[in-house]
This record gives sequence, structure tokens and C-alpha cells, in this order.
Amino acid sequence: MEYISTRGSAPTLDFEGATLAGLASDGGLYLPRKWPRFSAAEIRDLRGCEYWEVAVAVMKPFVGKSLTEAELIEICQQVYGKEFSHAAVTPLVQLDGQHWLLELFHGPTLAFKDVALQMLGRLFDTFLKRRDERLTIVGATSGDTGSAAIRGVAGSERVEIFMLHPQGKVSDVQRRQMTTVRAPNVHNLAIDGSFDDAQAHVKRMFGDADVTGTLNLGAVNSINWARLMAQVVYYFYSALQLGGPDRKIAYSVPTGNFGDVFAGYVASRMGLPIETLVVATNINDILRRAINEGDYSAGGVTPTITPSMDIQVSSNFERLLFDAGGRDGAAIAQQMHGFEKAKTMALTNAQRVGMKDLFRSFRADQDQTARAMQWAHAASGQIIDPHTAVGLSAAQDMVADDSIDPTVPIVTLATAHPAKFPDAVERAVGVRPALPQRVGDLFGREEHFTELSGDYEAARDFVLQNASAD
Ligand SMILES: Cc1ncc(COP(=O)(O)O)c(C=O)c1O
Ligand SMILES: N[C@@H](CCOP(=O)(O)O)C(=O)O
Repeated sequence: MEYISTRGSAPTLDFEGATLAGLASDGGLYLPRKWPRFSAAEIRDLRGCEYWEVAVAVMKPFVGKSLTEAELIEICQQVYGKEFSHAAVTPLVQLDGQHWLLELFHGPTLAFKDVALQMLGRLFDTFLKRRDERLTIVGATSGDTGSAAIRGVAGSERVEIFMLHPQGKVSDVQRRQMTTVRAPNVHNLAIDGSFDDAQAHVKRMFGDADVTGTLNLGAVNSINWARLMAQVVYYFYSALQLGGPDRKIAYSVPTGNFGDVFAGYVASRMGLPIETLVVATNINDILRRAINEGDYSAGGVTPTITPSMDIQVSSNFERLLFDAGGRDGAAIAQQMHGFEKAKTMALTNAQRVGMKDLFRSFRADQDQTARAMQWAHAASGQIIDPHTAVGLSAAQDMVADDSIDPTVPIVTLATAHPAKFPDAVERAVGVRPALPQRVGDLFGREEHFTELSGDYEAARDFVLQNASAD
């Protein structure tokens, strides 16, 4: 399997190369040259398989020759057999006749990020050992990627991680899940800025010769293709349980950096019958405007009760623009450079046409988010986190809009455990969710992090001064 950049001028890499590179050298994002296709019969053959078996089948064509089948099986068995507290790994829960939740938070750090990041840590170790190399990871988090990535690489002898989070803009549980990890290869940086600032710093480091000249940089954000590959699996696994591929399923996906919903798009390109992908946003709704009106213009970020989705510049949207718009790398490079300068861009007609049939988008403000939490609690006793509630609210909007056949199941991705956001949940439903025991004594442990200004140079210099040389 070959990987190409959305901006057309970076070297073509294999899976191992793309996983270690993170961001492409032309500033673009790697994705497969061609989507692997599964026939309905091949998908049907996965019925009754365990999660790790579906993972092996779905990932195999993407991994190509970078791992032997035995290596891939071993990694999938270790991750999906041992790291998740639920036997089904990502269980489905029914809310009513049409609505379902896909619980993605049974991993060690209680959010959907674990599904891919516990695997990514093992991929890094396998590839780095083979090459006898080390990797310095720089990452940005609005709360969940950080802890999952740190958990995935803490203690690794070949990986060092610098994780930037926006100071004061993640929940206490999210922050503590990162800052209470004591490991010599883990550095937490709280920057005075937004997640978008942190993500921009990270991308800039990949193009900064002072950094790349000394360090072998790697990425754990969903700019890294391997992240998305692992997330494609749960679309297949859940669809199989609901009658797929002989029945179409709709998914509502709480969206920030567009990684999770792009994984659904990939599943559809691979042959999984998906009726609709609902891009559910909070009031920071650049993606809703882009999908519904063709207007991708970033404004300031307004803090919400869904902090992990307080994002205005969504990395993976570039992958969709590239693929849905006809895969013209030079044109994407020009379009994205224009956006980087002006913070606004119009989608081309081809891009809009390419995404029109599969995508719908709705947004939820704080009241709608709270109402969705209340509805889930009243309808089926489920306590859901606010991000999941944004997805559920959007799913309900689609039903109210009469734009979905009532026999099509709508699966809302439950992206985080409610205990990560206890204040918002308690305000909405009057119940304070308890942290699962597997998280341990989070509030009894000492925190360690470094506060930095919002300037790029402050983050870059910290990384350069504190990284053990590769
Ligand atoms: C809990 C939660 N829900 C939803 C999202 C949005 O996912 P994505 O960035 O893949 O769109 C995130 C973070 O990005 C998150 O942490
Ligand atoms: N919500 C995310 C933001 C980063 O997204 P990623 O999927 O690109 O890593 C977070 O929790 O950090």
C-alpha cells in the first residue's frame, strides 16, 4: 500500500514510513493512493468475529508489507484483548427504536482516542526497534488525545512525547489524566492559547528546519494516518451487529478535528453501506458551515461545555477536500495555503458535489446539548457525556428534519465517558458520574506540567532544550 500527500509534492511512503512521518514534508496529510474495497460477501464473512479479528481484516490492506500478518495479529490481540474493560471493546447500546450509542470509551483513558492510540504506541515501538531509531512526538490536545497518547507511549525507550494543551480549557479530569503521569519521556506543556494555537505550533515544528534538523519528529494527532485506520474498524464492527452490510446504517459523529467522521468516510469508500454521516458540531461550527454552505471560515473559538470540540481549524477536513474533490494535490496545496493566510476559503463545486450525498451537518448549542443528555437519561437511563450529546442532538435533528428513513438505525458515537465532564453532566441530569476504578486515584496524585506563553517560539524552544537528542 502506498501513501501520498494531500498536497502532492511529498515523497510517497509505505505504511511504516507514513506512520513514523506523521505530517507530510509538504505540509499535507498522508492517505492511501487507492482505497481498498471489500465486497458485501467479504464483509458478511466478518459476522460473529471478535473485535480484534475485525481489526486485523480491516487494517491488513492498509498495513501492506509493513507488518507480517503474525505481527498485526499480535498487536491487535494485545490492544483489543487486554486494554479495554468491556468484552465487546466498543459495545452498542440501544436508546429507542431508531437511536443507538456506540460506546467508544472503555479504554484506559475513557475516550475514543484509546482505540487508535494504544495501537499507535505499539506500532511506533515495532517500527523504531526495527530501524534502531528514536522518535520525538509533538502533539496538541483539547483534552483527550493527550492522555491516550501519553498512556500509549509512557515508558517507551524509543519515544519521547511533548504534549501541548490550552491552559484552563480542558476539564480537571482530562488535565490530571495527562499531568499526573510520571515518566521521564513525558512532558506536558500548558500554553496560553487555544487548541487551534497548539495544533498550529505542532504543524509548524514539522516545517521548522531547526527542529527537524536535530529531532526525528513524529505525530500522535489524527494527522497521523495510522490513527484514522484504527478508527475505521468500529464502523465495520458496529454495522455488522446491526445487519450490515445488508442494511444501511447512519452515524452521527461529534466532530472537532474531523478525524472520527473521516474514518467513517473511509469505511464507506471501502464498501461499507453507510446511509449518512452526520457531522455534529457545537457552536464552533466551521464544519457545519463548510458542509451546508461551502464556507470554510474560521472565527475565534468560543469555550463550551464540550471543550474537546472547541476547534475551528479541523486538520482532517483537508483529507476530505482532497478525496471528494478529485485528488488534485497542487490545487489543495494552493487552497490550504490561501486558508492559512486568510483563515477563510470557499469549497470548490467539485468538493461540494463530492460530499453532498453522504454528509449532513447539524450543530448543538449548550441548551440543546443539555436537552440531549436529559433525553438519553429519561428515555433509557443512560448518562452520556456532553460531546456524545452533541452527536445525539444532531441525530435527533436529522430525524426531525424528516430526512432519514425511519427504518435506518442511527448510531451516535459516544466519544467520552461522562465522568470526564462531571460538572456539565451533573448540571444537566442531576447525577454526578463516578470515575471508573481503572483510572485509579487521579485526584490524589501530584501534577507536573510547564506553563508557556502562547508564542510558537516558546513551545519550539522548550522542545529543543528538553528533548533527549535522537
Ligand atoms: C470526546 C470527544 N468527542 C469528539 C471529538 C471530536 O473528534 P474528531 O477530532 O476526531 O472530530 C473529540 C476530539 O477531537 C473528543 O475528545
Ligand atoms: N479533541 C482532540 C483534539 C485533537 O484531535 P486529534 O484527534 O487530531 O488528535 C483532543 O482530545 O485532543
